[in-house]
Amino acid sequence: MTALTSIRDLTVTYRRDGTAVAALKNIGLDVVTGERLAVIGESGSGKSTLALAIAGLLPAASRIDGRIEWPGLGRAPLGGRDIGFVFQDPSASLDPVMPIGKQIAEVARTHLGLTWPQAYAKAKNLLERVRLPDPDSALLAFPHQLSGGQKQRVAIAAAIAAGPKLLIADEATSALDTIVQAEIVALIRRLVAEDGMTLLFISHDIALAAELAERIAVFRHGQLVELGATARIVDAPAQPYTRALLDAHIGLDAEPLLNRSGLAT
Ligand SMILES: Nc1ncnc2c1ncn2[C@@H]1O[C@H](COP(=O)(O)OP(=O)(O)OP(=O)(O)O)[C@@H](O)[C@H]1O
Repeated sequence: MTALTSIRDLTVTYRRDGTAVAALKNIGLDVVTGERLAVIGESGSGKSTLALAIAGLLPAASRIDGRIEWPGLGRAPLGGRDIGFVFQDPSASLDPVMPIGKQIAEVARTHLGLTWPQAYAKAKNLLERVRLPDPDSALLAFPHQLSGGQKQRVAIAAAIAAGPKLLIADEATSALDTIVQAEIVALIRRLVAEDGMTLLFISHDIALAAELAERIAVFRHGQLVELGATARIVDAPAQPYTRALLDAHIGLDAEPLLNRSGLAT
């Protein structure tokens, strides 16, 4: 089991109104090549900061201590090429005035050195793979002509257009209704399997994480409080905080989490 990326003693500090905010504290974590790893925790626990740190997208003003190494790549990752990033709000990652076909083609052209016709052919294939209806006309559509779920499909197509080794989905389904959420989770699972990607799935929803991931990392107040196989975390959480997350889920939704985690394996 090679670590695609190996995080050691990672501490990230933001500055807000002249005060230092420690968003991550001494994190040690390996993301294993080919695995689906979920990072869960409540709002403000540092999940997005971890995702941004791995992707090299932290704001310039933030202070980063520790190391993020890439033994599975053998070199530093190239942004956009080796790491695909899907954000919560697809509108934020899509250009509102550019046809979606061009947006996806541009990623393929830039990172894979394709000609425009080759890049458009790739974009069309990607729109088929993310199951957007009528890919030929969808190439020419603008983001505002699509539903939220369709926009997220396009954002996922753009994120994987350069064939990244690692796909990071940061609350990628949180803004969608439950049915669309399940469809996008199924889509991510299929694409990750088809392309042999490693998945880092960030979510505040332990049930969703259990459905998709083989391992779960639980964050709280910027610290990694628990890490383990999904079934172990769900069946026998070692930390009271993880137990509380599970209990909160059971309180809200009677569907047995164990069955859902069973589906994931
Ligand atoms: N750019 C920033 N400048 C200052 N503080 C920030 C910045 N981004 C995040 N923080 C702070 O860092 C901490 C961790 O935030 P982060 O967004 O990583 O958590 P999160 O678990 O992803 O939360 P959410 O689920 O709400 O997105 C929080 O206290 C947050 O307010």
